[in-house]
Parts: sequence; structure tokens; C-alpha cells
Amino acid sequence: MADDGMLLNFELPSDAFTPKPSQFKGGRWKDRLTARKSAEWGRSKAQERASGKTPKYGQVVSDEEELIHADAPAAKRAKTSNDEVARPSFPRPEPRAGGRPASQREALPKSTNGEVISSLFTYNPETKVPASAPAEVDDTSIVPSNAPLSDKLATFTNLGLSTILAGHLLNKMDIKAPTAIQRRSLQQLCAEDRDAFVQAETGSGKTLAYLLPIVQRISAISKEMKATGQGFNRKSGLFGMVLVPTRELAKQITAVLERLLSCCHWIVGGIVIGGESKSSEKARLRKGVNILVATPGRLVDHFDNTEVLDLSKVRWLVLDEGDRLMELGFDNDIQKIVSVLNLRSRKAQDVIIPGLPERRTTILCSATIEADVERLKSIALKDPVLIAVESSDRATGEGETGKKQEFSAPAQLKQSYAIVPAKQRLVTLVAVLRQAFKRKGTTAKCIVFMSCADSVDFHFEALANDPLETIPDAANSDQPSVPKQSRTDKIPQGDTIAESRTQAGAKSFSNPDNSVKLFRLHGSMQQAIRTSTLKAFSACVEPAVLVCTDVASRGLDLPNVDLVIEYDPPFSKEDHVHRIGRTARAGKDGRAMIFLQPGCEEAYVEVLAQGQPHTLTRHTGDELLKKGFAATSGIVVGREWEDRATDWQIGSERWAIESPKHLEQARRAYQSHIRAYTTHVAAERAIFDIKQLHLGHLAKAFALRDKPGSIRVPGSRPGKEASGKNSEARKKFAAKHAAKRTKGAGELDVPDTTDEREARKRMRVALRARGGVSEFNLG
Ligand SMILES: Nc1ncnc2c1ncn2[C@@H]1O[C@H](COP(=O)(O)OP(=O)(O)OP(=O)(O)O)[C@@H](O)[C@H]1O
Repeated sequence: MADDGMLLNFELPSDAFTPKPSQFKGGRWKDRLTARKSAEWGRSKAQERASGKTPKYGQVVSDEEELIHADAPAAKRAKTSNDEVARPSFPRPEPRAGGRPASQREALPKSTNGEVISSLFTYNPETKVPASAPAEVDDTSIVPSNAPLSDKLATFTNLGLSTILAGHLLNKMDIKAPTAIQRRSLQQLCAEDRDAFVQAETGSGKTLAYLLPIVQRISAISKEMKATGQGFNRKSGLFGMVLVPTRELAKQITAVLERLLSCCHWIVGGIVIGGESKSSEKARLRKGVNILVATPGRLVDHFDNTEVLDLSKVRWLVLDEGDRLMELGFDNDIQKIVSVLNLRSRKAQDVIIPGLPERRTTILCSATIEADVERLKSIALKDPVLIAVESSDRATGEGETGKKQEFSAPAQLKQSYAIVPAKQRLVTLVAVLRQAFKRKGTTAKCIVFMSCADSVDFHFEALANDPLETIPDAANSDQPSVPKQSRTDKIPQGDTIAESRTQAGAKSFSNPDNSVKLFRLHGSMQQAIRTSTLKAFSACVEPAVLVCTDVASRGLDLPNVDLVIEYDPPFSKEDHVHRIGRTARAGKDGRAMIFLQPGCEEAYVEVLAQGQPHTLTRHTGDELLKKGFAATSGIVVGREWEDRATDWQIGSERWAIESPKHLEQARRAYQSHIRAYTTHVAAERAIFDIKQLHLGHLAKAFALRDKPGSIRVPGSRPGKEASGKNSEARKKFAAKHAAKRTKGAGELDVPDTTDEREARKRMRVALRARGGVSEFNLG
């Protein structure tokens, strides 16, 4: 009877830990029988445990044995002199000093519903890789790899920019010196009319790397036109076009362009993207634009239907995020755009514009050079020059013509990984966020990446809730767990979850001194909501967390993000680098943490380490929980943190059970998460092996007490919204991902570049035909 390091030296009756049999009255005979049997089962289990038949920690047990069956009434606690209580039976990994005894935590809400409740701290798989001593890393030796150059000679004016533009960058945009990639691109694109392939790290300023030379060159043309008495205005011609894969990116680039052009207001920029009114776009094009930002599908549409669009003077074509353009299947659209431009382009002397280059320069920007990008190169570029950055370029601005670079994260980005068992995932996420936002100013903004839209919806609601606000004293095991009438096994179907809020207070990890805002974003939200959410997150001056899918992983420049958490691992190494690249931008510091489960997932550490100049920091679930659930004073007393973490978990499970909406969200998220898990790229599928996932443990990370086999949510996800019409690109995205990832893949919650609903339908059909599951939402 020794437990928790205390010997309970009292003589106790032999049935001290056996609850009295209850009388079952009322209701139907069937219900009474079920209740009686269930209680008998509970009693026999309790006796088994009391007689020491329970497995020892570490001993292999079946799932059923491992779970504390909620039907088993919590054993009565024996009063002790110091009011401590004896644990009922469940073994713990190590003796506890301090903290509430296990009995109190494990005296979880009684259930009459066959649910199972397991302890957070028992029967978790052991980590395979023992922790090694942390390597000493001298932070001061880390040179940011995407920062502006410190070389005094590397000024914008020295690189060919006009004093007006350089002054505007300095005074209005707070940009003092070029980054290495900007230096290289200005040197090349201001001097030569040759196609170029631009490759650089995330956050290295690629947008200005191509916009600056284009604006500079058009500004020079405008000067010559004015000098020859022609004058220059928005009707003088469309000279530059920028194609991007998503609407969000198009808007972001347009915003940068507009800021840039405010110093030369006679040059006019414009945007055409899906989801906007075509007639107002036509009207804008009719008025005239000199630089146009567009998504490929919508541009092709205007090619076909907007006669006023004069393409004869286009001399710069940028394909930004080339790898994503190909991934989303825009190759045909781009092919068409390139051939129409070739066809309609007229010679400079024919259009009588002084200074207009003879030929068009096409600039392809891509983080990676996969086979896809090679294909895009062959479609759009002729004899391109590579504009890339070598390590020698970074600090000094010196170096030779760039060579193809390995796609890696910025050097100053501090990466870590956390080995967290499945059961502890949710509560550990809360612990990490609590710690990150413990004090005002420690973290400004954080992005948490999840694998699918359903998971984002569930976690948004779970993190917006503070389960400790409502949890009754866990010691009081007589508390009814859940009001009976609110319990439900019948999951409402259809559109029951309103696609409502996208912002909330982050109650689960805010504290009185530091209140944190929570946002959510995924590809199944309406375009207008996505845009306003991103805007609100960017503009938020309070600490904020964005829970999102990969829809926010590419190209988005969200200010002041200093922490990225990959709660669900990325689907490929490239996705990982893009995700973590939302922090540590333009030379700033940044941190990234990825959650991995003990076992085969630990092999991902090697993938993370590739191209990483510094040691990855390793954390364990326990270590993070200890910090995140320490007392407010910060002093860790014994294992009290276990109690707090357990209380939080229990509270969350109750919160989920108490509301049909939350329960449905949790179950749907769990299902979609598992489906998404099967879609890692083939090369990494041995690391993220669905067969190794402990589904029962995983359910706990979704605040579920259901047995895995009983979690089935029929129908498509509620609140699923459509926007726009179909495009070829979306069809191809489906086919491509189906091929690239796995047979088991379902619906991909891809960034809604153009037309989501139809594409989703096609994706589903295509995947079903391949024997895949019906749906989930990545993106
Ligand atoms: N020369 C510079 N000095 C300081 N800040 C800069 C400079 N150039 C760009 N920035 C800032 O750096 C940030 C990242 O720029 P940008 O979005 O163009 O990066 P990127 O290379 O396109 O990143 P990604 O690969 O993630 O799309 C922006 O906030 C931008 O204002």
C-alpha cells in the first residue's frame, strides 16, 4: 500500500477500496441491467487492482487493460492523517513527491456511457533516442542568412536604383540596404534583358528583388517618354505582369507594389484575381494599368474575354512561387499566357516607345528546383541566368554567380523538436503556449500548423476555452461528470457547426498579465473571411496565435511572428521549410518547434537536421508540461504540474462531451487527422507510419473518451464553404496530389487560389476512383 512515497500506516477494512454496490432503480429493465453489469465490471476491476493483479509500469498491456474504464467507480479514498488519500490502484511510473495523489486525478468523472479515460502519464511509449547532452552553441556566431547586407558599398543607388526610389525605400518603407538576393537581382535585371531564375531562402525579400528592377526600368522608360514629349500615364501600356498562385499572395504583392509606386504615382499597378467582380476588373483594365498582379486562371479569363487588354508592350513577366504554381496545376494556364504574350508582343520600334527593351524578360522565382519547376522553366524561360545567393554573399555582398542552393531555413532560425506521446499532445501544446506567452513581450505572434481544416476548427475552439474555469475540484469524485441530458452519442449531421468566429480570446493559455488573441485560418473558409482574418492577425497589436493549415505556409509575410509550432508534422521537407520560414524573416530572430511522437517519428530529426547549421534543441513532453503547468510563481513543487496538466485535460474532455457541437468537432478532427496522416510523401511514409499510430492514445489528444473504433462522423464537414467557380488548375492539383502522396489521401484543403468547390468535388471523385477515402481537408 505504499504509494507516492508515503506509507499509509492505517489498518483499513479489506473492502476499503471497493465501492458499495448501488441499487439501480427506475428506467427500463434493459437500462437497469446494463448499469448493473457495468458496475459489476467496475467492481471486479477495482478488486483486481487492489489485489495487485494490475500490470506494473512498463509491462505490456492491451489497450483495454491500459485504459481506466470510466464505468469503474473511483475507489473510495482512505483518509490519512495529513488528509492525503490513498491511490486506488493504477500504477505510476515513479514515486511522486508532492502534488495531488494519483487517486484524485484518476478519480475521473464517472460515466454510464462506456467511455474510457486514461491517465496522461502512464503507458506512454518510451523515446527511442536517448537525450544527449545539449551541444554548446555560440549564438553570437550565427550570422542571419536573409538579412540586409552590412556592406557599405551595397547600396540601392550603387546597384542602379534612382535616388527617388532609394530614398523612398529608406524613408517610407524603412528599408536601408538590399538583401543578398536583391543585390544580385538588381545587378542582373537592371543591366540585361535575359530570362532569370531566382532562388533564395524564405524571408529574403524576393518580392522586392523582382519588383525593384521592374519599377526602376519602367520609371526610366517613363522619363524617356516624357523627355520625347510623349508623356507617360496609366494608358501608356502594360509593361509588367506578376503571376502568383494564390489570391492572398496576389493581394500581398499588390500592397508592396502600391507602397513602392507611391513615389512615382504616374506608374499605376493593378490586380486581377478570382473571387472579385470581373466587370469591375475589366473597368480597371480599361482605365489602364502599367504593372498587373494576377492569378493565372483569372488572367487567362481576361485574355479570352477582355478585348481592351493590350499585351503588345509587356516586357517583364514574373512567375512567383513557381513550385506552387506547378503544384496547383497551373502549367497549362501559364503555357497559354506565355504563347499569347509571344503572339501579341510587338517590336519596340512598332509601338514607338523609347527605352522599351526588344524582348520580354521572364523571371521565375522558386524556393525549390523540383522536376516540376524544371518543366515550368522549359515552358516559360529561354536560356535563363540563375540568380541565387551563396553563403559568401550574405555578409559581404561579394561572391560569384550563384549556384543552385539546398532549400534550407534561414541560419538564425532556432529549431527544436519535442518528443511528445500521443496522449499528451494537446495538453503539451497548451503548456508550450502558456510558457511562450507567460510574460508580456516574450512572444509577439505565433503560428501553429495543423494537418487539416477540421483539426484547425477543433483546436481553435479547444484553445479558446479554459477548462480549468469550469472544472470542479477533481478531488471531489462525487461530482457528476456531465449533465445527463447534454450527453449525446447521436452526432448531429450536416451543417451543424456554424462557420462563425475566426477570432477569440485564447483562454487556455492567456494569463491575467498577458491576454492572447487566437485566430484560425484554413482553405475551407470563404475568401472574404480568410482575407479579413489574415488582415486582423497581421494588424493585431496584442500577442496572437494563428492556428492554421498549410494555406498560410507559402509566401505570406505576416509581421512579428517569432514562433512557429508544427503541431502536426509537415507533409514534406519543402513544406517544413516553407512553414518555419514564416518566422526569422529579413534577418530577424525566430524560433520553430515541431511535435514528434516517440517511436518511428523520431527518425524525422535527421530530416530536420539536413542543411541546418546549428544543433536542434530537444524537448520532452514531461519537460514542457513541467514548465507550462508550473505554479504561477514558477516554482516547481514536486509533481504538482502533473495534477494541473491532468486537470486541464479532464476539463477539456468534459468540455468536449458536454456539447454536441464540440464533440462532433473533436471526432471529426480526429478522423480527418488520421486520414491526413496517411498522406505524407512516399519518402517519409516509413517515418509517419499510420500503422504505428496508437489510435486510442491519439483520441485523448482530441479530448475524446471514445474508443477509436466507435469514432465515426458521417457526412461531409459542416461549415464547408464554397467560393468561386471551377478551374483547370484545381482539377490538376487533385490528380497531382493523389499521385504524389498516397492512395489513402482524400480531399485536400488546398489554398483556394481560384475555385474551390468544384475542384473539391473532382478531387473526391478522383480519389474515390483510386480507392482513397472520401474526404479530409489539407491545406
Ligand atoms: N532590404 C530589406 N531590408 C529590410 N527588410 C526587407 C528588405 N527586403 C524585404 N524586406 C522585408 O522582408 C520581409 C520578407 O520579404 P518577402 O516577403 O519578399 O520575402 P520572400 O523571400 O518572398 O519570402 P517567402 O519565400 O517566404 O515568400 C518583408 O516584410 C519585407 O518588407
